[in-house]
Amino acid sequence: MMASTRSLLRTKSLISNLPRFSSNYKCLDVSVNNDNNITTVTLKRPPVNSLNLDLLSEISDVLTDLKKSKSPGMILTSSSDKVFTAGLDIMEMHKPDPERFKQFWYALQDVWMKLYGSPFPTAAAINGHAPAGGCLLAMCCEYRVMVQNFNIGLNETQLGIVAPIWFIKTMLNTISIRDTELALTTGRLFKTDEALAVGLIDEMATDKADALKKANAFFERFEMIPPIARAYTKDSLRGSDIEDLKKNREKDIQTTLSLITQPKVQQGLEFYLALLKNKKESAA
Ligand SMILES: CCCCCCCCCCC/C=C/C(=O)SCCNC(=O)CCNC(=O)[C@H](O)C(C)(C)COP(=O)(O)OP(=O)(O)OC[C@H]1O[C@@H](n2cnc3c(N)ncnc32)[C@H](O)[C@@H]1OP(=O)(O)O
Repeated sequence: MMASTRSLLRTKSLISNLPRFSSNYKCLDVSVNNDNNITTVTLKRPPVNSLNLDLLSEISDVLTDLKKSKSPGMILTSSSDKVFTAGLDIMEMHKPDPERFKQFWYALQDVWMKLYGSPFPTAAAINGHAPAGGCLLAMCCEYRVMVQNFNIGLNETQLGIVAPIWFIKTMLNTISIRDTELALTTGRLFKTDEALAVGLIDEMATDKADALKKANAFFERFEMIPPIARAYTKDSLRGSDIEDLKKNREKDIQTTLSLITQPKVQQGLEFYLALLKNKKESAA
């Protein structure tokens, strides 16, 4: 195809598919890059972008909008200069109200299914720490660029909890079985350079601007690839994991609720919360 025809087709598809985003997001900034029509979704829930029901619901909504508008791609990043996201909001798991917890877990499942299974390409510009649920969101994306000197990993065992099977499958889709087992059983948080060495991230960046530049460059790889062929291929690789959760969704919610409310697990969470608070006090 001639370059001029390609650019005309691209411009036409940009005009007809311009995504329309709700301006009502409280915990997200959503912007579309005029040069390539890639949407950047910025997590904005200070202080640490912990994933509570509100934030998860907004992420779920934006993913629906992007799919409907046939977006050519999305970058996920953070407004904080040191935390991508601190993972699930521990307050949603500490002494939870059962009905609220079910909604929270359902929203998390929704986000995972939509992000891991999105037909459009996705990249994470990880500009801060990404423990547990933060690592999960990053691994759901197809490409990860991470700013140096931060931590990423599924550290759930450090909190006395267990990463659900669909978290584990997401890591298995990213790094080797051996590295996944070692990382999960020890609750390992990888420094940026260690994450690169093991393949948990794809590129390192010096700062957020560099991470966004590299993440944007990732989408150039798809300029000559028909989106339908891309989407089917991704579905062939990831679809069965998503089907497994769809089939077991209710059971997953019930099991998680009954495990999280066990007194030993609650004690573990309390202890971990106290450690987080003490860290601040001893630093002051
Ligand atoms: C056999 C048992 C089976 C149990 C099965 C249950 C299955 C459930 C599975 C659940 C899977 C869970 C996934 C998760 O994501 S759990 C969350 C894990 N997250 C973490 O471990 C990160 C904790 N946070 C940190 O390490 C640091 O905060 C961080 C490095 C991210 C940033 O450090 P910084 O110094 O910048 O900030 P502070 O530590 O001072 O934090 C600022 C305030 O934010 C609060 N905070 C931090 N993280 C969280 C969080 N995840 N949820 C809620 N609140 C959080 C922190 O306490 C500070 O609050 P205050 O300002 O009030 O002191």
